[in-house]
Amino acid sequence: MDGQGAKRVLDTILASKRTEIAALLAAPPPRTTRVPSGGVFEALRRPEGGALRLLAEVKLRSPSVGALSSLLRPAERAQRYAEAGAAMISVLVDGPFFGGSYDDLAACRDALDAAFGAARPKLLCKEFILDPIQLAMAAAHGADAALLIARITSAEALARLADAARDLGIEPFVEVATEDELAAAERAHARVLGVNARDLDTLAMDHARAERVLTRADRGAARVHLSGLASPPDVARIAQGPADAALVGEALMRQDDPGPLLAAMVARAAAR
Ligand SMILES: O=P(O)(O)OC[C@@H](O)[C@@H](O)c1c[nH]c2ccccc12
Repeated sequence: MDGQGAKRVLDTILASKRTEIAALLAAPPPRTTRVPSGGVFEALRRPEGGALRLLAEVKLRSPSVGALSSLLRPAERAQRYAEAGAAMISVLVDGPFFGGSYDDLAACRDALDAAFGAARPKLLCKEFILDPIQLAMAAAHGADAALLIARITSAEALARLADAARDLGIEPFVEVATEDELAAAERAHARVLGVNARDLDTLAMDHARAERVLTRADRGAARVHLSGLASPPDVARIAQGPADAALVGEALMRQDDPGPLLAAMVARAAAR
C-alpha cells in the first residue's frame, strides 16, 4: 500500500468509528463486574539495569498485511503470551479492519484471571478512540489501559480522553509518532507513552525517528517502542536503547504457536 492509500485507510477507519460511536451512545451503557487492576505504569517501567518489558498483541488481521493466524482463539493466545513472559497483552477490538471485538478482550481477561490471578499480564484495549463511550466499553470488557492515538485527535481532545480514562480507573496509553504529538501527550499528563515506528498516515517504518522521539520523552514515563519488530535480534537492539518496553504484533501473529518466538524475544530483552 502506498502512502496515499494508507491515509485513505485511516480516514475510512475514523469514519467507521464515528458510526460505531453513535450506535454505542444509543445503546444502554455497558455493565460489568470486571475491575481494572492498576499498576500498568509499574508493569511497563524498566528498572535501572533491568530487562526491556515485552507487550504481545492479539491482532487477527490488519489492513496492510491481511489475515494473520487465527488457529488459536484470542483467549488461548493470550495465555500463551502470558506463559512466555509478556508484561502486557494488547488486544485489537476493532472489528471491520482488524478482525477483533470487545468480546475478544473480555475473553482474554477472564482466561487470564482464571489462569494467573493477580499475577496476570496487564491488558491494553487497542481501538481508534474518539469518544469516552469507547473507554467505558474498554473498562467494562476488562482492560487495564486504553490506547489513545495522538494522530487522530486534537491536543485538547486527547487531554479530555486521558482524564476520562483515569476517571474509569484505566491508564491512558498514549501513542505518538512525532515530537509535536509527544508534546500533546505530555500536556495530557501521559505517563505511559508508545512511540510508533510506523507512521499511521503513510505506514512508512522509521526506527531512527522512533528512537529520537523516545529519547526526547520524559524520563519519568514508561516509554514503549511500537511496531516493526520481527525477531529476537530486533528486540535485543531495542533493549540497547532508551525504551522501557516494546510491543510486538505481526511477527507473533504469523505464528500458529507464538510461545517459542515470544520466549526467545524475552530471552534477548535483558541486556542494556
Ligand atoms: O505488527 P507490528 O508491526 O509489530 O506493530 C504492532 C502495533 O504497534 C500496531 O499494531 C499498532 C500500533 N498502533 C496502532 C494503532 C491501531 C492499530 C494497530 C496499531
